[in-house]
Amino acid sequence: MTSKGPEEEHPSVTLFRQYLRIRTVQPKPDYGAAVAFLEERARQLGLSCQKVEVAPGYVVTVLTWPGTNPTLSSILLNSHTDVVPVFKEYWSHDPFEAFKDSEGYIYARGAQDMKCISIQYLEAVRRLKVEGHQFPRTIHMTFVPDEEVGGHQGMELFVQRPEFRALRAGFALDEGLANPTDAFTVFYSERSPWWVRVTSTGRPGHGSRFIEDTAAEKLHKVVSSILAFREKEWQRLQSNPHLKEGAVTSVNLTKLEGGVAYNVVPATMSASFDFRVAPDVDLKAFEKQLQSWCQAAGEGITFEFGQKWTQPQVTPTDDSNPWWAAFSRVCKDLNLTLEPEICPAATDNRYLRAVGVPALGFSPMNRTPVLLHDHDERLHEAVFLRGVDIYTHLLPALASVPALPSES
Ligand SMILES: CSCC[C@H](NC=O)C(=O)O
Ligand SMILES: [Zn+2]
Ligand SMILES: [Zn+2]
Repeated sequence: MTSKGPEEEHPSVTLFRQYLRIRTVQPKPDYGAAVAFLEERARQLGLSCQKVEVAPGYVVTVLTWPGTNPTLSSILLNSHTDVVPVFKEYWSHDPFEAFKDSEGYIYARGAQDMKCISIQYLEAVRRLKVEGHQFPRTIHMTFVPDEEVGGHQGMELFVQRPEFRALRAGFALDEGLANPTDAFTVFYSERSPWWVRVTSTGRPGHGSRFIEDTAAEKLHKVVSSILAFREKEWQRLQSNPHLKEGAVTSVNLTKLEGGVAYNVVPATMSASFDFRVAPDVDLKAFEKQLQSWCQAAGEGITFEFGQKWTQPQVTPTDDSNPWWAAFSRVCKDLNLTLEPEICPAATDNRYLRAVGVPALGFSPMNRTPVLLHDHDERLHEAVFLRGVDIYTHLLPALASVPALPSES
């Protein structure tokens, strides 16, 4: 497939741009419009469409293409329907207009993360169906809400439902990241998000005095310890060219709260941190480390979690994993270079892997700067269309993986 002029836009691109115009933007996504769009796609494709309301107003939409051998486990193609907010004033074009420039770049929130992939799945299935194919394994496309705020009202609930178990997912694909080089990034694991709020309490008083044991003083010590740890991990990453970002633990100080007036020493102050813990870290020991940083700073320091993922899983990337073998074989045949990595951020794949579904994070966008969550998020239509091609090759291979030992 090649990109075409504005007068003859490829229908897959037109559909992509229609989907981008639906305002599923946090914190108040229009999920109703997205579900209606997907129901219409199901109708057009002749696929069954199941809606599972996992929480009031939070619907997971499942489009199913049945395989010829129902005893086999299925392929699950997941994508989230929500997108992150925008700072409109920093955009060159309205982020919900899906403007396409003269070179073929489509500007929109969700262009990379991850409305492109939802439409690529749908269009790959459409093409394969039109060509008359049928595969042994069933293909389910799941479209989930709430990913951008943690998936707690989306995939986290869905994987616990009987409707999810009934899908009998054997393998899943979900989002990855664009890659600015010629290569394609693929994620086989991800770091665990730990959002930690440290609260320090101490002696209050008049701002003119040398008060001892203040909340600020002690909080400063904790912040210093954590930022020193950050520096150590950064150096470890910098000094080893074999390590990729997802392989070390990152942390950022993202919030400081407390205080009421210049001349009043507050009795309490807090600092919030976004930790992303590498999957090989002993999480119990890491929590002890957090405790000891707090204890070392003095009395009256506590911490609480905003997010605390404790079940990191790794999907094997060798031929012991038949799904990886099929996935990587197709990429090799298509001459695509893969860069297997640990996802630095959190995706819904963590919930799938935690219930035992091997899963890869893959967004087929090479030669594309990483612009997710950024201003001017955009994707070239030719890269988008190439992605449809790639899934058109991946799906037959994945849906034809022979029965696994556990399935015979
Ligand atoms: C940890 S819950 C938030 C999930 C979010 N996912 C995508 O950006 C992330 O910050 O990684
Ligand atoms: Zn995403
Ligand atoms: Zn995102």
